[in-house]
Amino acid sequence: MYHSPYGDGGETPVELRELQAMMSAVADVTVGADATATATARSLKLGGLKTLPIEDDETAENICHASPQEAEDEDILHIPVIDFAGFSADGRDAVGRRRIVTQITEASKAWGMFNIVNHGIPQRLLNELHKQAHEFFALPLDIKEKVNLHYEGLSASNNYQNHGFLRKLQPDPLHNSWREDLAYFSTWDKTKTMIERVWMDRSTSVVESLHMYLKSMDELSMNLLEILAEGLGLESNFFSQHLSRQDIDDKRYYWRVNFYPPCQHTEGTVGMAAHSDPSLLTVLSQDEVSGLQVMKGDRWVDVLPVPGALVVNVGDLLEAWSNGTLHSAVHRVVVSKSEERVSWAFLVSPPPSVVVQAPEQLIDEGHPRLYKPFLHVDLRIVLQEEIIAARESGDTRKLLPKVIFYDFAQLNNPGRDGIIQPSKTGEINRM
Ligand SMILES: O=C(O)CCC(=O)C(=O)O
Ligand SMILES: [Fe+2]
Repeated sequence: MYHSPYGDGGETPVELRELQAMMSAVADVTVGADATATATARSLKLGGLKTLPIEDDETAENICHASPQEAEDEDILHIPVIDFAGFSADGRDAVGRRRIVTQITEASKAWGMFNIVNHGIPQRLLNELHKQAHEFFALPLDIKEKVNLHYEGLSASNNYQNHGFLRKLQPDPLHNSWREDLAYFSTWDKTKTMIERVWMDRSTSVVESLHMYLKSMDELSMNLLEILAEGLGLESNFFSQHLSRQDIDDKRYYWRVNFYPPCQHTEGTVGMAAHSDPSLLTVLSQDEVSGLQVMKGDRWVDVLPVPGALVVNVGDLLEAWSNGTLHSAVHRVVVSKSEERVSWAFLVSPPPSVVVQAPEQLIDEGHPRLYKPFLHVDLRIVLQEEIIAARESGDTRKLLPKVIFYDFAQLNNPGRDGIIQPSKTGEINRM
């Protein structure tokens, strides 16, 4: 079983296969871009790649392993901190809502990442989750691996994993990740079963806090998607309609808790290699230990912990869906010599059968269509395939999801026909 560090996939091979049958029902979406628009799109997109120089091996290598670039004192950059206090989902406080819509949209364009404070998720709950994460990662390996028992044969998600260092295995040269994580993509009943298996008679409080966490994150992320749709001038449910407001018990959530032990050999080591998230959005609760960095222009900027804040970042899907208006943040985690670090990531993704197609409102002469419409499931499949291929060939550049994403989604990519050609079942079986 292979796991990418990027929050990829989550669908099982079987589920993917089942989805192929559904695909034909939506396979009649056309691209609809002329050659001129295509050429412009390519140059725009390549322009946009300035922050992610994939052509140059050495630079790509630096993205993964360079130590953080120190900012000049007078020139320290910070991601925006946005106060959510005036937000009302029902539009009662129209002025407060407008301010938040503007600030979040601007931050998502400029940074693809921002902090929110006064988001309504109790600090007590977040503290409890962080404490439980530390307790989990302190458990003996064989107990932690009980997470995996039930899910043998699944792909990237639904597992506990360490990246080799715990067992003194050969370090994974592609990730060089100094990290353990527990990544889950599942329905609540399966999640609960997993918790009961691992925590046994101490599971009640974990079940409670995780249930509350998923519920709160679900609501918050729906609100964020509505805010962003509004900020883009779209119907507020443009994105959120694809993520139904059904009961938590019937939904599948993708969350990941990351644990970064202290690392003496920080040189050439990262906790999590540079990547963008292939989600719509990710909501992250980091603890008070720093380590997260986001790429702004050509430099890494520390995302320092802000008390009570949640970090939100735009993922690749939202970049494509917004025709490149919103920016999917490239980020990474550097390691600490002395402190343990924990983060909880909640990745928001639409169902696999959703077609990601930028709306006409975001396309005009100055802003031609940049991406082919594609099925979410196809991007997932391609990510898995490319990551496996990169691993086999030793080409670490391919591990950057944005690179894969551009390769997959850009309009004039000669290698792929967008959503029209779902991958073959045989290829899916390779996972
Ligand atoms: O640990 C962090 O701060 C970032 C984690 C992350 O980027 C992820 O889980 O995708
Ligand atoms: Fe991430």
